[in-house]
Amino acid sequence: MRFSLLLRRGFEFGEREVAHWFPGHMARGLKQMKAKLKSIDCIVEVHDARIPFSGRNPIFEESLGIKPHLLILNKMDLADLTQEKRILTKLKQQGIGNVIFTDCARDKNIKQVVPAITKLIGSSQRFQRAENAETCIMVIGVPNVGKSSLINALRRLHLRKGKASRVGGEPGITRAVLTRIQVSESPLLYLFDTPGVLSPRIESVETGMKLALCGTILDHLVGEDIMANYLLYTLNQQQQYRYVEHYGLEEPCSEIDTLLKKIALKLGKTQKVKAITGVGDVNITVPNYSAAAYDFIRTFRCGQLGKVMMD
Ligand SMILES: Nc1nc2c(ncn2[C@@H]2O[C@H](COP(=O)(O)OP(=O)(O)OP(=O)(O)O)[C@@H](O)[C@H]2O)c(=O)[nH]1
Repeated sequence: MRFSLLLRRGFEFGEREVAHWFPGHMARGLKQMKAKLKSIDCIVEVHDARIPFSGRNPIFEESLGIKPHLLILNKMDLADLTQEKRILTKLKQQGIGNVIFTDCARDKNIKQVVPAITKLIGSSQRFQRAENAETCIMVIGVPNVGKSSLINALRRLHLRKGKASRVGGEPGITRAVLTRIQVSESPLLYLFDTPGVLSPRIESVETGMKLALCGTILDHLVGEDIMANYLLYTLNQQQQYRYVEHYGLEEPCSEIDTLLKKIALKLGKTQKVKAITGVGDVNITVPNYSAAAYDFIRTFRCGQLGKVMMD
């Protein structure tokens, strides 16, 4: 594709506050998890592969980090993994050596999970649980990263069983109190599903924006307009121009209003508004920017605008 695009130097976040981006039940989750820790042999942390470093909760490491730990970077189908080596090296430097990329929607790499858990537990001391034949794991992570989908994928694979955990497109679906679910017969493996929901760590507005684009924070709390703007900025920075083809544009653009106007017109998302003029009121048709922003974000989340790596 040949074109001239003026890339933005940086992204202007304005005076945004990130403190209120989580529902209250998440703060309670950690307390319940800590109470269950005694009966857990291994912690399986699920996170979004597009943000391997952003948004994971550090309190988790401080409070639950004494147990063997496996990091599942899920939604690999949506992530640009050409930099996999860099990611693994950096995670290792942070002390995270056990990492598996998965796609729970298509059962990719799910086979590696139980053997990795067994190996991890085998090489660790099982403090109070040495006499127990069964293994208990806890699946944790920030909202909407695919914890329930992982549990269901494990059950499909090892038990040929259907869904035990509800899967949802919005963050915060899994709220029920701790449930014990069998995931494998041999080795005998159980897991605790909820309340493994942790509030993500948002150290900056930019991290918040990444988390929101990955569907971890409810859109309306952040604002779809700025999310769409940040998405365009990210896609352009990464030279990921699938949106041009998807929306039938002539070339990439760096201005969000220009893009949203084109999307709105393309999709027929317009609205009539009354304009007061010197000669009386007239109805004019204007692009529905919100509807266009919503479509842009949703299309990105389905993977139709290409794979990205936001960290
Ligand atoms: N593309 C893709 N989508 C996935 C994958 N895994 C899960 N999803 C989708 O991501 C959304 C969230 O999945 P859940 O399994 O409900 O996530 P969760 O972490 O249990 O969510 P909470 O209950 O909110 O904490 C759903 O729409 C799933 O279909 C994956 O590997 N790839």
